[in-house]
Amino acid sequence: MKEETAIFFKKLAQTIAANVPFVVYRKPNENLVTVVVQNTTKLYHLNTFLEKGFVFSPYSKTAHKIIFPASKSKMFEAELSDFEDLGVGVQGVDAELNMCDNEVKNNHILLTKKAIDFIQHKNAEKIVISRKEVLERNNFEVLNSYKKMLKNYKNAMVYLWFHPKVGCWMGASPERLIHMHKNEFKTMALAGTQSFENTTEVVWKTKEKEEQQFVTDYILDTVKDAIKNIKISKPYTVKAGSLLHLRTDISGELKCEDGLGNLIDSLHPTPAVCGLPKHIATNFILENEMYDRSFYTGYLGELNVKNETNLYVNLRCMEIEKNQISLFVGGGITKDSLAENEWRETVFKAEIMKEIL
Ligand SMILES: C=C(O[C@@H]1C=C(C(=O)O)C=C[C@H]1O)C(=O)O
Repeated sequence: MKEETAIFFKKLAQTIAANVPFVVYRKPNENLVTVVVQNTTKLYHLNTFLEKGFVFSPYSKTAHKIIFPASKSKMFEAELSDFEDLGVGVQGVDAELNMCDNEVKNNHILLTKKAIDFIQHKNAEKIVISRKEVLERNNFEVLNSYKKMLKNYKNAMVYLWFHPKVGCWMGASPERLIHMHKNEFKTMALAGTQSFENTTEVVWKTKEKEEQQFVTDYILDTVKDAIKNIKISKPYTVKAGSLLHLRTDISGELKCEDGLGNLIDSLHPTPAVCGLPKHIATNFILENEMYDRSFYTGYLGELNVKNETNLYVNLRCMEIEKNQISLFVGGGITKDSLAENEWRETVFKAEIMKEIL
């Protein structure tokens, strides 16, 4: 390991040990790893999207979004040339990787069937159903796992976030919510999942094509008043860990300089993590999921930092507590869904995270 890299990780280890609010992150396909450390343990809530700093937003629209304000934080960073050489230790069995018990499986399948039925009766077009999988924390070392994530998920936003009054979250998000540089806007519609079998030349079924098209249509409809010169790519296949997704890139220019806040607010949650129509899917999730999504399917990232905003959807993430680690996984349900397949999709998504524990 280069000396500069070793010094960076030593400083990061000291930050983690200090129990102060911090986040370390690396944006997709970049080499720069940034650490933001808040100067005090105060909890700052985001009031307007004009603020500058690192935002961590829960899924719920009514819950407080957290910010590490740039003016109340310091920062250090390192440009890593080689993610293969991070000195990742072998952890052995770090968390009890028990297969899910039958009750968890049965509950998820029952809920998925309920959603399919609800959709087939024309109450909604798509609903994202998710679950939480709790693992016993045994021999887990957070920095070691974070390094594994950096190495394994190069095209993801790989982060570790901590606030002593809130908790600790880690994830590798494949999904951008919004990129804004000056007035240049970018987002993506990401949905549809299958496992990677050594090629991205794959066939997508109608179910996946349709569920991804829902997301594209929704985003286009949502941004059309705020964005001009909209460009849309064709849907294409992207790899996220050992999974493949369908993705459409959408870009354009923000019409009005102070339109960012409204745009973020109207995009979140997209049908990639909630469903359509949005209010019906939202209510279905609230009434039926029976657990708190907390920060899963919320969003996180830089707000107005170096003239840019880069927010990502909080997916493939976990909450790390003293004695346990909770993985959060879900998938989009449509009229053509099969409950057993949807269950398997969540198992694959959980496996991606288990690989780095
Ligand atoms: C909800 C999740 O992922 C979302 C749902 C997907 C799907 O239904 O195929 C694919 C990517 C994400 O937009 C998750 O990973 O937990």
